[in-house]
Amino acid sequence: MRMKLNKLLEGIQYRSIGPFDNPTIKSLQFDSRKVEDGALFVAINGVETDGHLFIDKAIERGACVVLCEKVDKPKENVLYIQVNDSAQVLGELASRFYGAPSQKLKLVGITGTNGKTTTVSLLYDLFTQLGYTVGLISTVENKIGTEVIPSTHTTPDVITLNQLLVKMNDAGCEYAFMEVSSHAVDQKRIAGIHFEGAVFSNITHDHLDYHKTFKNYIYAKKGFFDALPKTAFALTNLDDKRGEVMLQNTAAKKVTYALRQMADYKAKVIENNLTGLVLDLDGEAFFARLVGGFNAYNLLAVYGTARLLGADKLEVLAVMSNLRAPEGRFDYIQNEKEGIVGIVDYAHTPDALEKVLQTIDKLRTGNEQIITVVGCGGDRDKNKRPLMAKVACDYSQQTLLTSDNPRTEEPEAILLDMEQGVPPYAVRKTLIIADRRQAIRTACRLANRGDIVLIAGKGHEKYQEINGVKYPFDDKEELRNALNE
Ligand SMILES: CC(=O)N[C@H]1[C@@H](OP(=O)(O)OP(=O)(O)OC[C@H]2O[C@@H](n3ccc(=O)[nH]c3=O)[C@H](O)[C@@H]2O)O[C@H](CO)[C@@H](O)[C@@H]1O[C@H](C)C(=O)N[C@@H](C)C(=O)N[C@H](CCC(=O)O)C(=O)O
Ligand SMILES: Nc1ncnc2c1ncn2[C@@H]1O[C@H](COP(=O)(O)OP(=O)(O)OP(=O)(O)O)[C@@H](O)[C@H]1O
Ligand SMILES: N[C@H](CCC[C@H](N)C(=O)O)C(=O)O
Ligand SMILES: [Mg+2]
Repeated sequence: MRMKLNKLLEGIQYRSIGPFDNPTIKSLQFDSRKVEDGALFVAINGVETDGHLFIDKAIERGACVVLCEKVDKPKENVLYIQVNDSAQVLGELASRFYGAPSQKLKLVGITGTNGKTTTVSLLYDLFTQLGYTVGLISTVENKIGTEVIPSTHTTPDVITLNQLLVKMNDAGCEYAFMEVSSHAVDQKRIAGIHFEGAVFSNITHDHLDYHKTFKNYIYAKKGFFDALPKTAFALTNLDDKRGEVMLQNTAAKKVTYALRQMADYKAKVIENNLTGLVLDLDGEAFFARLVGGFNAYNLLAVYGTARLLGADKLEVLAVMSNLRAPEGRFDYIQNEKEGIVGIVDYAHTPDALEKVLQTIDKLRTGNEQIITVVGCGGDRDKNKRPLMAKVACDYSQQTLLTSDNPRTEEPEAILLDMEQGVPPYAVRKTLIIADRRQAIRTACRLANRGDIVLIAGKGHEKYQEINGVKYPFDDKEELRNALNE
């Protein structure tokens, strides 16, 4: 792919400094370390550092144009394109450079604290089984039809995103479903992307390390809806306190779903057990293999999206009935011999943990114990640590606080933060074991016939990240081994 600079900049407000000899741009790049000859380098002021500091490095590596917000000491013979918001402009240029791939398929984005991966992967499976070629962009994996591409972020940077969409176009994808994280909205990773629809699941405590206040976090998510075109639909969960706020300033068609009040798409939970959910969904009796009342919301979001995309009601319900949750979401292992149930779940927020523990609590029929193993990630929201510990203690007969991905933090320091949330009455039933493998083993040793062991926080992850190194670690495998010991 290549494009003349004047064509790339059509409609963009800018000031040029240096010789405008209209070069051919061979690539777009925002990381100086990856610049190749003929690239247009975009300097972005980031969270850790400022891309403007690496302009000279990018030029040394062959960048022929620099797009930036400020030009301190322009070099002779270098062309600088000065704009107000380089991340936003990068998004617009990326779309143009890659041939507007988001406009060549129907792309729906899901935002919300919890339920994004579940919803997009259900939508991917649903539309695939309805006979379409589908794309998926998610925390767990990206998919181009059936080809799997590992994912590094919940929402990739805008260049990677456009490249994935081009692959989807080439593979003949008619639909694509993607997660839109609040970081991505804030950092303009979706700038210039055309959405057919947007879905809001919920907003509860998370990521305050990044957004600082809950209000900023809400506004980041709302930014996704504010930018939608009027041809799009905006589907929101009315039962969430902030569901309506998301739609306030959108030009898109406003559509709602709810369990607890009137909405365009409505459902009622009739039964909720370990085999699944029985719902009244849009007036039809419906059985789903997904466990947990919170999944009724994910199913409603899937159903509403499918209907808004024009799929037939009964066909949708028939396929949805056979869908399963993605890996690491209420994944359970039954140890028949000992009669113990082990559950692995990606709950890594106070709300998700509470929803999963409420679900497990409802499944108890007698004196079974709930034994929870949980940790919190390092270099992430510290405020959620005591809250998660408290939720774990409130619902469990035994709690084992342990490490998640410590990243660059000391595991003991993270555990100290968590301990602040252990209520006085729960101190005696709480163990602190920093080694996650040992914590899982201990939990299984403590379990008696009928007990339920929950391993929360890492779900599908196949590693534990410690000081920049990802060591192989799989909760499900660890749990299976521990249960069989
Ligand atoms: C805090 C955060 O979100 N950071 C993301 C952000 O980095 P940044 O722009 O702030 O980068 P920076 O290090 O400050 O550098 C600023 C600029 O200088 C450039 N640079 C830097 C060094 C250099 O030598 N040369 C150079 O040109 C960088 O390329 C960048 O353009 O933009 C990068 C490119 O898109 C991301 O890879 C990076 O994700 C980091 C690795 C990360 O861990 N992000 C997590 C928190 C995240 O994004 N999570 C969300 C939500 C998860 C969920 O709830 O599901 C996600 O979407 O995954
Ligand atoms: N609608 C929901 N409401 C509350 N909790 C949910 C909901 N759906 C799933 N969960 C819980 O949240 C966990 C994470 O779910 P999921 O991976 O679908 O969310 P996500 O929004 O993609 O998370 P991430 O921000 O990490 O990408 C699940 O394992 C489950 O415990
Ligand atoms: N997408 C989430 C993942 C958290 C998963 C948990 N295992 C952790 O490492 O904190 C985040 O970036 O906050
Ligand atoms: Mg996700």
